[in-house]
Amino acid sequence: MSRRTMALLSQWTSRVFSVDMDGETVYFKIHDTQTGKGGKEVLRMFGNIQKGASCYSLLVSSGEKIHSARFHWKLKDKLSTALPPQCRFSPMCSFLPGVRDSLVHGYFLQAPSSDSSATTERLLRQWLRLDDPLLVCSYLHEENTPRWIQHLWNTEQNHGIVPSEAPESHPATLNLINSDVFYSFQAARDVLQKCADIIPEAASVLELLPCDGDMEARSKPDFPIIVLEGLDATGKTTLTESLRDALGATLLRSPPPCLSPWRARFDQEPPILRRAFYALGNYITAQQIYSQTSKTPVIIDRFWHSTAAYAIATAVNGPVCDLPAEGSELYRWPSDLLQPSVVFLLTLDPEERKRRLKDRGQGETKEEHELDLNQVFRLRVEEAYKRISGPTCISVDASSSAEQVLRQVLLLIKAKRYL
Ligand SMILES: Nc1ncnc2c1ncn2[C@@H]1O[C@H](COP(=O)(O)OP(=O)(O)OP(=O)(O)O)[C@@H](O)[C@H]1O
Ligand SMILES: Nc1ccn([C@H]2C[C@H](O)[C@@H](COP(=O)(O)O)O2)c(=O)n1
Repeated sequence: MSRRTMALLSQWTSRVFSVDMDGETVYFKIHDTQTGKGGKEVLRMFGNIQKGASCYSLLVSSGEKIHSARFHWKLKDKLSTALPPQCRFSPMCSFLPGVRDSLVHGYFLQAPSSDSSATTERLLRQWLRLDDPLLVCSYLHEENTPRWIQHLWNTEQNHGIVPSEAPESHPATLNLINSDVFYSFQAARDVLQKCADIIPEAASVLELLPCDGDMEARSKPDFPIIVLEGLDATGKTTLTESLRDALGATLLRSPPPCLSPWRARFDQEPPILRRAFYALGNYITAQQIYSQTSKTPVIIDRFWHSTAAYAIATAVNGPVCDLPAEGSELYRWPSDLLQPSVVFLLTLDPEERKRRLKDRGQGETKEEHELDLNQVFRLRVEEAYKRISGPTCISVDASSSAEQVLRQVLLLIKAKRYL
């Protein structure tokens, strides 16, 4: 048994477990059945489980972050292809309330019939023999009682289940730092360095990164640095191009074009790798800004706000009120990343944004598709954008014509003396 697994087991009874099922998050804890305490209050989730169904939880117990994230990511494909089709699986996690980096991810399985239960159990036992970093539990209904028992494989421990209150902060916030959001160049670069032997593309990205010495603070830029942010199809490309022409500016974007060959590759990876890739893209763009800002104003299509807002809004998967509170350190600007003079956040009514997306007729990325399907995700991204600290961020209603939006932004640039 690995050290990480032993550590998890030693905290087992202090942990809270959560399952995202049918759009709702259910929290539960375990109690010692021997003492007779707990277990009588049946969770609604368990109450709804079909009679005769078998349930299992799989929690990834690897101590190494990248290994754990990639294993969890691949486990989803494995479960969806290998398990009987009737078997449902839902995202699950376990954490120690208020304890940073204590979150572990996994899945909760429901095998409704005896057939699918037998197949599921056989498959799980095979996987465990392969020494996968998994902690597996079965959930058994105690006959003639409303109680459910959690049976922890390999240790033969049994515990009753009791509902638990939702934690004060969304559990994902416990592990956000350096797993979803990277607040320094070094933290993001470390992730790519650690995976360069398993993902050759990471080595190519590392070669493009600035040297440590280049990251040191520079003197105040001579010309303004203006970032355009917003959800897809809010008009960033259109506006950045017209601002470039109107101001005689240099137009840059993040991620920079030199990273394009590897973007799709990192988009397939779990958040820790994907977000580290985008974070590093900002530092490459920052170098490009430094080399231009003594000559012309610089306009940038997406920068740190996009990196942080999408990462936070994806990891925290509940309603907007589940986001870290305004003022949280999770919205801070990385201290080693260049701060632009101003950020304009383009906002648009969802229907108009959809119309523009349709008119543009290009394929959507998976995350863009998600934005369309998932109104709550879109709201979370927009709200996270607004909470990010650092440079002044001005929201601009982008629903008028392209010419009017340009006029409005030029007026703001002049009125606030950014030029
Ligand atoms: N103010 C506007 N009024 C009407 N249509 C607009 C306006 N601005 C942009 N468009 C159109 O909306 C579509 C999306 O605009 P654009 O590509 O500039 O958005 P974007 O924010 O850069 O999108 P993405 O982030 O997906 O690249 C384009 O077809 C563009 O011509
Ligand atoms: N600086 C950036 C730019 C983009 N991203 C991520 C966030 C979304 O997943 C996606 C949106 O980009 P688009 O499809 O509009 O090119 O890219 C980021 O994290 N950081």
